[in-house]
Amino acid sequence: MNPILECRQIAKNFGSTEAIRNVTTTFEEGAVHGLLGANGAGKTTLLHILSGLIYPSQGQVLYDGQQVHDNPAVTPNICLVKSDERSWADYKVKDLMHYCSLLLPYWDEKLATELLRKFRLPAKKKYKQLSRGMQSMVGIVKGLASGAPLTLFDEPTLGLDADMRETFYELMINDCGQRERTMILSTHQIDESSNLFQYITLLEQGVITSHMDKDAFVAQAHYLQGDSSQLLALVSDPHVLHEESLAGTTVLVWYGELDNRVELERRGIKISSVPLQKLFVYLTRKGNLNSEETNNGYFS
Ligand SMILES: Nc1ncnc2c1ncn2[C@@H]1O[C@H](COP(=O)(O)OP(=O)(O)OP(=O)(O)O)[C@@H](O)[C@H]1O
Repeated sequence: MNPILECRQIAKNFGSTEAIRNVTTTFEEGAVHGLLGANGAGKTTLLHILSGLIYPSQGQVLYDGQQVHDNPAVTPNICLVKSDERSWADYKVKDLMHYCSLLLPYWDEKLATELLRKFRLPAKKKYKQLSRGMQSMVGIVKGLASGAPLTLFDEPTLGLDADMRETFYELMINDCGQRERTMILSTHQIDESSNLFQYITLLEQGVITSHMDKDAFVAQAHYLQGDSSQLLALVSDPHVLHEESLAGTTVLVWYGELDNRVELERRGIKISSVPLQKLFVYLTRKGNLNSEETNNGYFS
């Protein structure tokens, strides 16, 4: 896949806070990217920079080879759906949709109408009078109906109930099946949205620590479960993200090539895959292994 978006050494400081630090990466065209990171990792800041909404303190963002910031030729191709649209507060839903239709050149009016009906959004209510979940729905309608070649969603499912989150995932899959669009989506609902993603970008304290194909990313992680003394003798530390023992049985989370797989299986070690959300937790806690993580481990 070709890269559609390129970040060249971008950084963003808010006073003494380094929200984004020296990020150089690309985002592949026509794919759905999951942008994952702990609270405060810099996801919102990065999405705002990528959309051109805010300037980086340093570096450049290129869309299809052209500068994103201050470039009227590029901005119509990008739609940002913020997690919190404060400026929409006093506008009625129908007026917001009308403004979107004027501002977004690929706007799909028919789809917007269908989605408003599907989400049962009251056209005459002001945005500030909607529940948190309904506000998210308005953002989802904007993002999907925008038809923008590059659409950035910042925590689009905030406040949505389980049924509506499923509806959103189905709409996304349907939309991406119908037309070539690049989507970058930040979320804390990692497992339930993981089927959407072709690529994963992991952001830790303003730094991108992984950007890769999701399946390849997940395929690198394994639970190894077996007799404690045997298992601990067979594996070496640098690849172990997490370790738990219970009644003589140990479970390790192994991240990296598993060269001795056959040998491990011959010795009765059970090998299984690690769900994306668990992997995310283990990776982000890597430097903090002895803290509270046993509450969120394999045996829990
Ligand atoms: N306008 C701002 N002024 C000062 N600091 C800011 C501002 N915006 C973000 N920050 C800081 O930048 C860092 C990254 O924040 P950001 O909102 O991008 O993180 P996030 O990954 O989206 O977090 P969350 O998952 O909690 O929404 C945080 O330390 C935050 O306090």
